[in-house]
Formats: sequence, C-alpha cells, structure tokens
Amino acid sequence: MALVTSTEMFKKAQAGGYAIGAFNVNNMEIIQGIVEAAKEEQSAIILQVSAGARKYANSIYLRKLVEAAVEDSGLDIVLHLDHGENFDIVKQCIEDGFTSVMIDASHYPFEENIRITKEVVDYAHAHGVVVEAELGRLAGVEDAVKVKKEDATYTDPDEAVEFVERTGVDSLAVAIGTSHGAYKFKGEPRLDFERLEIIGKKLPNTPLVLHGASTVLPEFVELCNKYGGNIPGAQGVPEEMLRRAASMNVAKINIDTDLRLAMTAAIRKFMYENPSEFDPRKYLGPAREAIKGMVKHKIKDVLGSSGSNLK
Ligand SMILES: O=C(CO)COP(=O)(O)O
Ligand SMILES: O=C[C@H](O)COP(=O)(O)O
Ligand SMILES: [Zn+2]
Ligand SMILES: [Zn+2]
Repeated sequence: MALVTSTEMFKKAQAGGYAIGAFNVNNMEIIQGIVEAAKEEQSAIILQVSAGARKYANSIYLRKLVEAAVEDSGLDIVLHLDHGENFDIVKQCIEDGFTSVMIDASHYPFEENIRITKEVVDYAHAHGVVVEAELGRLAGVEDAVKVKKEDATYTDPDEAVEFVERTGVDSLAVAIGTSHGAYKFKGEPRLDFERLEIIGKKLPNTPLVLHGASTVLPEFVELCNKYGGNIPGAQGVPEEMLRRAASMNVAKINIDTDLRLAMTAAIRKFMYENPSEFDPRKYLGPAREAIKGMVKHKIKDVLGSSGSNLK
C-alpha cells in the first residue's frame, strides 16, 4: 500500500487488455466515493488533480486526503497532475509528492510541445516521477479554455513516434475524436479507431491515454433535469467504444464529467425531496454514494480493471 507510479499498472493493463480509470478529485466525498468503489473491486486507480482542483481545494488538502485514502484502503494509488500547463506547476506537484504528472503543451506547435515536454520529462524522471504528455488537440472545455471543434486536431501517428522518441515520455494522450465535458457529439458518436490502431502498432510500448472519455449516462442527465437541472442534449462516448479502446493500447481512461453528473443528480434529488433539510452531510452522503456507484460501474463494466490491484 503506497502512492505509486503508473509504470507497473500500465504494463499489466496493456497485457491484460483492460484500462486503469483516472478519476478527477476535488473534495473529500469524491475521493472517498472513488476509493470505496476501488477497494471493493480491488482495482488499481489513478486519482488526478487539475489546476482548477488545486485552486479550489488547495493542493495540500487534496494530497493529505489522498494519503488518507491510501492508508484507509490498503490500495496502491497513483496521484497524478491532470493537464499541467507549464514546468512550474509540474515542479510544485513533484515537490508535493505527486507520483505522476501530465504536461499538456498540445496547444503549442510540434517543436515547442517537444521542447516543453522534454524539459518536464528530464526533471520528473530525475525525481522518480512518470510523465504523460499530449499530442493532437481535443475539442471541448478544459479549465477556462474552450477549444472549438474546428481547432481540434487528431494525433498524427508518425508525429507520435517522433514525439515519444525525442521526449522520452512515459504515456501519451491522443486525440481521436473524444472531447472534454458533457457535449461530445452532435449526431452519431464517432471515434477514429483506425488511427488508434495505427498509433498502437507504431508505439507498442507506450501506454496511450484517452481524455474526454465520460459516457454522460442518460439516466443521470435525466435525473439532473427532472430535479430542476437544465442540461439539454448532453452526449458522451458510448461504453462499447471505451471497452474497445481499453482492449487496444489505451491503458488510462480519464473520467470527470460522469462523476460530476452523478454527484449533481444525487444532490438535486435530495434537495428537491427534502426542502427542509440543511445538514450538508445529508446530501453529501448520497452524493458520495452516487460517486461510488458510478466508479464501481466503470471499473466492472467498462474498464475491466476489477482485481488489478492484486495482479
Ligand atoms: O479528460 C478528462 C480529464 O482530463 C475528463 O474527461 P470528461 O470530461 O469526458 O470526463
Ligand atoms: O480535463 C479537464 C478535467 O475535466 C478537469 O476539469 P477542471 O479543469 O474543471 O477541474
Ligand atoms: Zn489538452
Ligand atoms: Zn483531459
């Protein structure tokens, strides 16, 4: 039981044809819900912290909560920085005890992305920390940045090979049609599996990462809307597509929006049904249960990572 890097987890996931869930954390109830589910499933997990989460909760609080989760659950857990923007935030997270960091310089030109990523890789590796980088650009909302559909670009397989060789990065986030947030597709969902397969063949030893991989389960959107929400037309990545990606070279699947929807649906329902309650534990308790239920479903039915903590 410890905070670990993802190196072994990814090797086993790639060999076993499953993926590790990387769940975004922002407060105690979210962490507890995720970790309770992972413990019951004896699944390896990654808890990831965005710059927005650091700002909201303060990095020290999140780190201490994650340390408590390791101690309480007896699981090996990766503490990962999600979408690190620059060298400084990476450095701070490494000083804070993170075991994995993402440097996301995907919005820079290719050569600049390589330069920034390589600087991070050299520093992180010298500190025993692993690095995820991104090549290609996802559409959707990321912190305060909104990438329009027309500005999104899919990952070029040959560039991916050159990028991994020149940076020495441990894992690579690819753009194949997923996007952040609750509005991923207007019509039929479509991912470029052909591209994913080519990248996997060219980079057999590089675990690939799928961002923007929430399913946006209709029942949770409906629950939000039924109890006063207004989230029309939300659509995510179908579960069978995620299973297919997990069976290929995708070793890490990022999930945030589905946790937000589950938590919000539970709180909305409670508030609607219990207008005279004002004890936060009364609605944060069901919210934590909703997170747990969502993560259990992901681990068992989508990622296929049950039992991976022991393997
Ligand atoms: O990629 C993500 C975090 O980095 C989360 O994606 P979703 O918005 O699909 O949950
Ligand atoms: O990739 C984005 C994640 O969903 C994190 O979102 P956030 O930046 O709002 O914390
Ligand atoms: Zn990005
Ligand atoms: Zn992301």
